[in-house]
Amino acid sequence: MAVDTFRNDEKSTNTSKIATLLRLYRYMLKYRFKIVFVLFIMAICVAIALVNPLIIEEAIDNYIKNGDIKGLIRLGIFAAIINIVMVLLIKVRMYIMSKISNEILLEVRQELYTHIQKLSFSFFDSRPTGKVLSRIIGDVNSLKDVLTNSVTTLIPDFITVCAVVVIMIVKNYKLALAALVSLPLMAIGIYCVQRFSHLRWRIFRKKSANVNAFIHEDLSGIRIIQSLTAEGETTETFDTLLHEHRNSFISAVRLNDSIGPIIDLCWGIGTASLYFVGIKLLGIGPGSVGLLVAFGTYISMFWSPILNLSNFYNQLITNIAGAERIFEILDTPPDIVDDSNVIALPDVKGDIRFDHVSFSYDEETLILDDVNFSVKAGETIALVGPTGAGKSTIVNLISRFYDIQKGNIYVDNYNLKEVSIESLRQQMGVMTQDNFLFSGTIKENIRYGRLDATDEEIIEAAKTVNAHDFIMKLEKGYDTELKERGNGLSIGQRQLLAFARTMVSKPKILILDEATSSIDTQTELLVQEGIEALLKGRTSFVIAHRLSTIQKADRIFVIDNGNIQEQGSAKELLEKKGIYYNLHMAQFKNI
Ligand SMILES: Nc1ncnc2c1ncn2[C@@H]1O[C@H](COP(=O)(O)OP(=O)(O)OP(=O)(O)O)[C@@H](O)[C@H]1O
Repeated sequence: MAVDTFRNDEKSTNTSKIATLLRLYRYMLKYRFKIVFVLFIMAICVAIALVNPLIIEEAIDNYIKNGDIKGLIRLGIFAAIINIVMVLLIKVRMYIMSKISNEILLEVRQELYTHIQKLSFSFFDSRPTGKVLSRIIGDVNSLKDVLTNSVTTLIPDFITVCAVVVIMIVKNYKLALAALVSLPLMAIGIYCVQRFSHLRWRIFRKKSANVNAFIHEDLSGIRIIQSLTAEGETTETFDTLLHEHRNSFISAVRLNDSIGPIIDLCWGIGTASLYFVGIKLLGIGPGSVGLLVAFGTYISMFWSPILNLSNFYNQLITNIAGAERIFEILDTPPDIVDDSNVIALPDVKGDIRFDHVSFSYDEETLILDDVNFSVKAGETIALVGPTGAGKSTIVNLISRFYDIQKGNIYVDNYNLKEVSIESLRQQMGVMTQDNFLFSGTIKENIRYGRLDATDEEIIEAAKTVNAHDFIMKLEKGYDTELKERGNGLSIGQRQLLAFARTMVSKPKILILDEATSSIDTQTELLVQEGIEALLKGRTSFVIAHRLSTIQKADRIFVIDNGNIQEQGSAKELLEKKGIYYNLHMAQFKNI
């Protein structure tokens, strides 16, 4: 299965455009009263617009013909007033609609964000962050015009078109038929264009997502890129992606742009046909020139909304791809969910048991094969083994970041599947090498561990892990604002803050996955004391490649080939002269 990266396009799911549209329109239901008000305003505007040609006809065929200047002025004042009202009403309509569509975008974006937060690790494993971002930002934005124009264009223009046709037929059905003779041509033209246009816009959205994914990955790794002086390669890749993006846009737009000329052509044919039929065939003369002028205006009033409708249709097929991508994420169920009858995990002591656990990420390659072990509350277990052996996988399963295919995992005899995920994770502290810090103050970052922690508890936690001293040396101490990801602090300092964050959460079960690997020896000595305090009274799993950091573990599990190959204290394992002994010798012979 191809891995989703910025190099390849996302897969599309085939959903019906109508169903997507209806689902989108469901968000409008909440605003139905405001929308009805907007439609009422628009009906007044349409009525005024429809009256205008009648005023012109009246002015020419009646007042001008009979030389009634006073009547003409009265008619002019009336026309001016109703048209000013129309302009004001259009402003009100635009304001209300833009408010409604912005509120809907907010709602969709919130829904999407909340849903994404619930999605499991496997969702994020399978797609780049940039592509997810592109859905939350770009795709949601693309809905704005569809929502607004559905009310301001679709409904009123459709009504206008119908009303104009009725008026024309009532006034003179022969002229009406002549004016509308080119309609079938238009229908065929638009049908042909839309068939391909939607596909092309879909491709465009995917290419945009690729560009986003690349930019996100590139900026996240900018330090590595610069240190490897790989700017040239990344610029080249970026150029390629930009070209693909541009070409997909041009290809889609070129097709869309052909709709305008089709409408213009039909409009021209209709107008020519109207005058030809009116003057040549029906012999309309100077006596009823007003009728012909009114028809000329009606024909504009017919084709102009048709042009709007076709633009709207264009917009719809352009942006419906965005809606599809949003709903696809909303319809992705989280893999890891609570069963219906779960209970909240009560405060645990911290016993852990793996009972015949087998696990695979992709249902094909078995990563853990029938793993069995029991850990007593308060024990510190070190996991060692070659890279890719499955150490992180084991600890991820304890937090239930993935579900196992076979066997059971118990915490204090509670099967993980029978307790709520939230209550489980609340009692766990997980620290990885990537100790992500958020924008905000140091205090806020530590409090992330437990939102109701007091300032005193935060300081206490920082003191325990030896972070307090360096924090106090910063200009604003605990109120120092951190940059994104904690940039501006040393790696060791970031890890100390992450330790404090975990400390404040008072977890019953602690997982340190490579947590100390990038701390230099001096800092490591500093945090060692803190870590020991952190481990005290807690069941802990420590993964560290450097064997020196795990000597104090109660037991060491040597993981290899999907299972625990050896276990015991460091001393026992050395005496055994097995895998651990070899790992130990390999590391220490160079020292
Ligand atoms: N999210 C994932 N999706 C698919 N396969 C994965 C995923 N994470 C890890 N693997 C695979 O599972 C195996 C075990 O990985 P794991 O991260 O548990 O190893 P590890 O022992 O912790 O390695 P290291 O010491 O290098 O961190 C590896 O073959 C790895 O490629």
